[in-house]
Amino acid sequence: MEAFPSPLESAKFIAANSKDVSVEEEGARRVAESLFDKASSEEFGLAGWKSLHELNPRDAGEEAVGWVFLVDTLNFSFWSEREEQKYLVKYKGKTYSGYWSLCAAVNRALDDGTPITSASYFATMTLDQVRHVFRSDTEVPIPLLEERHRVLNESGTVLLEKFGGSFLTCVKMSEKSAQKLLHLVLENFPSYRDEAVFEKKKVSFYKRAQILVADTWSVLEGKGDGFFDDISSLTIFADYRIPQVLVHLKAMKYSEKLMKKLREGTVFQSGDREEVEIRGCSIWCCALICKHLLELYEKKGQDMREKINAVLLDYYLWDYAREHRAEMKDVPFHRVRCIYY
Ligand SMILES: Nc1nc2c(c(CN[C@H]3C=C[C@H](O)[C@@H]3O)cn2[C@@H]2O[C@H](COP(=O)(O)O)[C@@H](O)[C@H]2O)c(=O)[nH]1
Repeated sequence: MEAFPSPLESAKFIAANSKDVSVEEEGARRVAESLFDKASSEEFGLAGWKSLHELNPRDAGEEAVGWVFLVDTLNFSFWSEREEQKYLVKYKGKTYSGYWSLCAAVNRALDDGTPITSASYFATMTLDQVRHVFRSDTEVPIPLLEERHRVLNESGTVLLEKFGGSFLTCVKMSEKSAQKLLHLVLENFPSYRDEAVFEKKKVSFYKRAQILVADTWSVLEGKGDGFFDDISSLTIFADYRIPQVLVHLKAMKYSEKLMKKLREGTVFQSGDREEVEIRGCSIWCCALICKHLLELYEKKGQDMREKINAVLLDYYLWDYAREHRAEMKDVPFHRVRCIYY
């Protein structure tokens, strides 16, 4: 079996053999057409990572890269069993939910003088210290607290032992290749190995590893050590929001049987056939949307390969899902408790 299968190849194989999830070619084409004008706007571009999100770092130095590594090490499983009982974090007068509650808790700790982004700190954090840093402003604690403690200690220890405590050192070793950085992360940080077996084949999604490379590219503003010439080789990040928005936009479809399970709030296990099909088809569907978008621009004589890639499409769709929560309430998201997304 391949050491690290390609997420794009995996997605193609899963989509070709999927039973309960289908990629709707016509729907993908329509989504590409609807994004045509947006794709060349500011909000679709790399600068949006900072300008649209007040909790993301403003600067592009070693500290900011360390912030990205810490956050993406913990960037998983924020969904709550009951919508009205959620983990929430108040920060600078605003209340944050989901992924943004993680960022708010990290920034709250830094403001309190806790060096949470420093490897020598999180490598040896105790469970109680993790509980305190990520404390909730509701009765609902952050999901998977013990797992977060474990991955923090594990990742911090590796960062200290192999990269002098600095993720920027790891980035520099990738010599401006997104794929090399992806493989350095997979080889050294076990919690990022987001894989499954489908039809007896090892497949991969590498959601947190790929978003770590993407967020590193974004925080470095695509310049200097973050000037990845192969950034468009990354796929979208198979979380639990992108599938929801793709079904909402009719670019992807679930069987009635699967829809029923999702509506009942079934909790799947990481690696279950339905979960693998949802995640693999999402990656493949977005690869098609990117392809159609580039073709539409090509027909107009514009080569947009520098401006349109799966990373920017993902960021756009993820933000869209956040902003259209109400319209999307009839499309359930799939529930898995795991450290991968
Ligand atoms: N595919 C994809 N999944 C993403 C992100 C992000 C955060 N990135 C933002 C930060 C800077 C950029 O500008 C991005 O806007 C978090 N997640 C995943 O979503 C889920 C949380 O969802 P909710 O419960 O609604 O907050 C959870 O699985 C988390 O891992 C993304 O970008 N793409």
